[in-house]
Amino acid sequence: MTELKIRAVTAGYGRDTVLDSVDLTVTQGTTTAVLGGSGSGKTTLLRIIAGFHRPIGGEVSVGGRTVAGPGVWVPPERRGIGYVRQDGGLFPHLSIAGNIAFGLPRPRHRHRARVLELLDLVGLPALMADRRPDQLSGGQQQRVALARALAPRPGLILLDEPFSALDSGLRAATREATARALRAAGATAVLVTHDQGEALSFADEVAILDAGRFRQVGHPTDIYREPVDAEVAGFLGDAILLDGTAIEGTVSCALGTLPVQDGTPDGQVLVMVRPEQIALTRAGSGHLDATVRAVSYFGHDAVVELDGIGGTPSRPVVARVLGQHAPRTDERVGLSVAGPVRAFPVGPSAAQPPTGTAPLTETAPR
Ligand SMILES: Nc1ncnc2c1ncn2[C@@H]1O[C@H](COP(=O)(O)OP(=O)(O)OP(=O)(O)O)[C@@H](O)[C@H]1O
Repeated sequence: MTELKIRAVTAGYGRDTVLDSVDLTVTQGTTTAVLGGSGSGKTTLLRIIAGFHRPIGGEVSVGGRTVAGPGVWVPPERRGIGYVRQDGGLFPHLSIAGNIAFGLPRPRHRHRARVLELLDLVGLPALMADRRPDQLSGGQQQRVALARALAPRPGLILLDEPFSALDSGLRAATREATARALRAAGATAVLVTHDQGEALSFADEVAILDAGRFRQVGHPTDIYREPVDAEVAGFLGDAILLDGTAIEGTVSCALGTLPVQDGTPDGQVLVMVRPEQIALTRAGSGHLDATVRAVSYFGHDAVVELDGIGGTPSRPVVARVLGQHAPRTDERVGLSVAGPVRAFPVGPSAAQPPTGTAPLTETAPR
């Protein structure tokens, strides 16, 4: 399998620029998830890599070979790239075996062993080889689509929101089976998704695409814990944002005085706390007390809305706790924050100033 390199790629439709000089490297044998909202250009990026859309400028290389660039254009069928679409796109008139062997040299019936090997790789039983796509569940069809893309041993696999049409249980199982199959095949892959949990759990690296540019690229834990700014923090999960003042390794805010991440300059900051950094205990035993205003119980965890923090009126803050530790509405509880917290400088000296009118709390969809 091969390395993907994208350098200064600009692309659009008519006069509209969708990608503005983007760079991305996907190391051989790893998976990168491109995370972005609707219309951010995720599919356009995949279409450029696959050769279905021509960029205005820049260069794409796969395994050291330039496939798009100044004076160079390799057609899709000669790029050695596999593509898995959102709907799987299986051929309804072919058997599962026929679908998987579709991209292999003829005669296709010679490829039985490879078909069985691929069914095993994606976690499907051999007896499915002779079924038709409409005799499989949606998740099984997506696994067949992956097997078909892997069959010719492509240098690179592109996955365009392949789990989004599946219900949540099937989505998790299909995602895990896909990640396992890609690892077993040693595949280099790019997944595009608008689902932050999917991006963080599936990929070796996450690249956040917004308004035609990559805002941050990094290991999932690094970008979750150390987003470059408040907006990126919100892309990756729920984030509580509080005005604060940083002084010598601590920050004072509505949640008290907290240790702050190394490298935070002294001065006015926007403090970011993830809801799961807040621990709830008996009233009087935490750092501060707070009142429970609402509890959303999900079984495995619960989202708890708190106010009256430190005994003073305050706007609500959201904590996420284990379901078994969910408090009751109107209960007074103790509250502690597991630090260090992240803080973004604000004001004229900030390298990347967040807005001065940032809300006290900001939550991204669960
Ligand atoms: N064939 C096209 N002609 C004109 N504009 C297009 C075309 N395809 C996409 N666009 C526009 O380009 C922008 C980026 O589209 P793209 O499909 O790449 O986004 P996306 O991030 O994949 O979105 P989604 O998550 O909703 O699928 C959008 O504004 C879209 O309307």
